[in-house]
Amino acid sequence: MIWGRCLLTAGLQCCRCRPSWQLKRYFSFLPDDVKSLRAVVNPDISKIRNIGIMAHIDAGKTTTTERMLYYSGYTRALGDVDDGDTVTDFMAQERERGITIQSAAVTFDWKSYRINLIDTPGHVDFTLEVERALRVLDGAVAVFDASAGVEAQTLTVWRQAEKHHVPCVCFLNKMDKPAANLSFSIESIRQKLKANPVLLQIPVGSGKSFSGVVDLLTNQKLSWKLGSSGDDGRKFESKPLDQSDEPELLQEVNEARTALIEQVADLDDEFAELLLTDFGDNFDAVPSVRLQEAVRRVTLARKGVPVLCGSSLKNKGVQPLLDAITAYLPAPDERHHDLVRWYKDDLCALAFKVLHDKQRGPLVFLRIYSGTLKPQSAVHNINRNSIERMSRLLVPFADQHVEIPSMTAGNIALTVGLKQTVTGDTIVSSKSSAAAAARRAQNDGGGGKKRGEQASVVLSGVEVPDPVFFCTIEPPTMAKQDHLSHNESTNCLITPHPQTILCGMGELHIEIIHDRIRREYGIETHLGPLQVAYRETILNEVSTTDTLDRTVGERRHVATVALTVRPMDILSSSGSCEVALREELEAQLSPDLKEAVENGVHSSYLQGPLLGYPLLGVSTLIQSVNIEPGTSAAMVSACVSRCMLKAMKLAGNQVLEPLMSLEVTVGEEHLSAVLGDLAQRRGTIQDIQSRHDNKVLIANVPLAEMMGYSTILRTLTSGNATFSLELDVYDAMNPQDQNVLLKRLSGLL
Ligand SMILES: Nc1nc2c(ncn2[C@@H]2O[C@H](COP(=O)(O)OP(=O)(O)OP(=O)(O)O)[C@@H](O)[C@H]2O)c(=O)[nH]1
Repeated sequence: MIWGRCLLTAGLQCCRCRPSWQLKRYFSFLPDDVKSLRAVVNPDISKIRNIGIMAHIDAGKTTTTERMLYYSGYTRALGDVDDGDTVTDFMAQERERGITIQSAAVTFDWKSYRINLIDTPGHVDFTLEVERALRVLDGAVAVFDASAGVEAQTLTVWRQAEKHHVPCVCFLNKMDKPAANLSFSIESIRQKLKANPVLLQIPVGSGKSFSGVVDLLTNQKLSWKLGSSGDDGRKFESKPLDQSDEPELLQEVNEARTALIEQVADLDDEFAELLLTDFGDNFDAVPSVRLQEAVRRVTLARKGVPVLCGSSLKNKGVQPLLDAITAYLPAPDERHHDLVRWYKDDLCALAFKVLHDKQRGPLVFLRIYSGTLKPQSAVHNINRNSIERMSRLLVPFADQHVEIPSMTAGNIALTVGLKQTVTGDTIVSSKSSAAAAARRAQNDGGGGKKRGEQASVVLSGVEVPDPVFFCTIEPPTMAKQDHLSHNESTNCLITPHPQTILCGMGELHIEIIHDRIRREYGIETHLGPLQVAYRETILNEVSTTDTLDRTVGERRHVATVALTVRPMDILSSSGSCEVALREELEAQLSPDLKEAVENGVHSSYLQGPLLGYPLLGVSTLIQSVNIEPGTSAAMVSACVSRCMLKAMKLAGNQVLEPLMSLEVTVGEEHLSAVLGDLAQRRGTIQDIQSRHDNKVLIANVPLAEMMGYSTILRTLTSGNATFSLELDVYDAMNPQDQNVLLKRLSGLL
């Protein structure tokens, strides 16, 4: 069997696709240096950096993380993704496939700083993991392959970071590759990410002779040994650039430093003023520390992104990257985290990930926003309205965990004992502290949220993207069915139905979950064929009315509803469905009845009249609701749902299919074969760009046509192509394709 790495890269035989028996066990250790972790359990908040590493698949995130762990003293040997022995990719599938699947949290110290680092997956199927991580991070390192610049998935994760206002540092990795190109990469950051790159280093040498960088702030040349295999890059030479260096390098550094100073002055008024008053045109005299302070302000204000370069695999440039993380990315108290001020010194934490451990039960990752977390204590989960007992508190070190006595604001902790908590829940010390925070929020006129009788203040959770694939999943016995439903790692993916349905963001995602259920829970399951998650919409505006008259036991329930359904533009409404009540109804109906009416509409949005897929782009206006005394709210909901179904059937229906953005990087000699194949897949070519010796083909293709694409692409290109696939929009199917689909799904084809 060819493993998933090849699913992704379309590589014919890659060294990373090796069976598990070839993998060495690597970290049956807890490093001695963890002692220092124990000693400084709670560093000063200004010394904490909660950061994520994000990028396109294969840019080198895991390799870079491994170097960081090694140079900071937390590992004694360099892990290698190609040998399957890295610290952060610790799941069996990650080691076998050489890819990151779940975010791993690692805590380590660099100089006097505590870094909580989350290595996130690059493959688009695992976008949710990136989203979860970004929600709780204060800063991010975006890693690029310097020979490819910005790639498809870089754009996606960059947008996610922007959404969460996370300041970033860019690391142009793989400078040792012959095709590495600094100016191309910088330009692609500017053009594709619409970001403002602030170049802080100039590479010394290129391709195989890449030996280090010149730091433009200090004019120090940092050099690593060239070509000495076995050199771990721990030691490097740092000396001021002087006249003995090559004249071209001197000139390049001079020009780049001047450009840097001018750029920073443009972006930061304080620095511009300093420059004008104290230094005039004498840029050489600008102290590096003042320049560094200004770059920090620019980064925190997200007016620019510092750019550094190196080669993680060849052990060059990672220590300056660690320095940049501590110098430019924010401490937790420099970020504005909503709601924290209302909790003051009381505990307020967000659960952002839950893992299942066979021995210890659920392990909940918490980001602490305020207050202190202690083991053996009771906490209040606002979202579940429940009190839970935390038994142990740990610092996550990949899959090793160090027990600690307490943890303060700004940190990331791992807790044992929280059984009901799920991703996105807010944890506080007690019900009364939640009520006090809600009162403060209301006095401030802020975001206190009504939950039943009591106002509460919760942190906004993590948005779960809509899955595009699904299939049935059958456990061997009904008893095992229960295990499946209580499996937190797959919880959001399995929904109760007449049959259990497994949903995912891509073929690889579904395959990995299936594999995890087998390995981690010991349940052998059977998967049905993979199906595309279609959507439905309506074509015309329709008004209708319906009456429900039903006697249940002794009680007669009579309700009459009139409503109008109307199609909305899918793109401008971002696809969601709406419901509104006429103004006079808003005033007439009690809150319970209003909720019943809205529930009736929302439940009918879940199943379209054509094929039973959820609806997109429908707006409903409730015109009137007449209810006879004694009619229950549930019957009102049922009446609304029935009326909705009637209206939607009358309105004419349309199937919407997921249209994917496809980016294929392929050698020119295979381009026409790839184009020909895409034409048969109903693909629309948007652009063909040149990237060094390769062509980058950008297209839109319906997801239904992309099943097993990795295998086909591998065959067409002899393994010399990579691709990424991501949901673009839900698009109306043309009448012929829709007819074929309807016939196929009703068993007529
Ligand atoms: N030439 C070169 N190759 C590198 C460098 N860094 C990483 N690689 C290689 O690039 C491949 C991908 O590296 P990873 O560290 O797994 O990349 P990643 O971004 O973590 O990948 P995912 O976790 O799967 O998204 C591996 O074969 C690495 O050996 C580098 O600096 N230079």
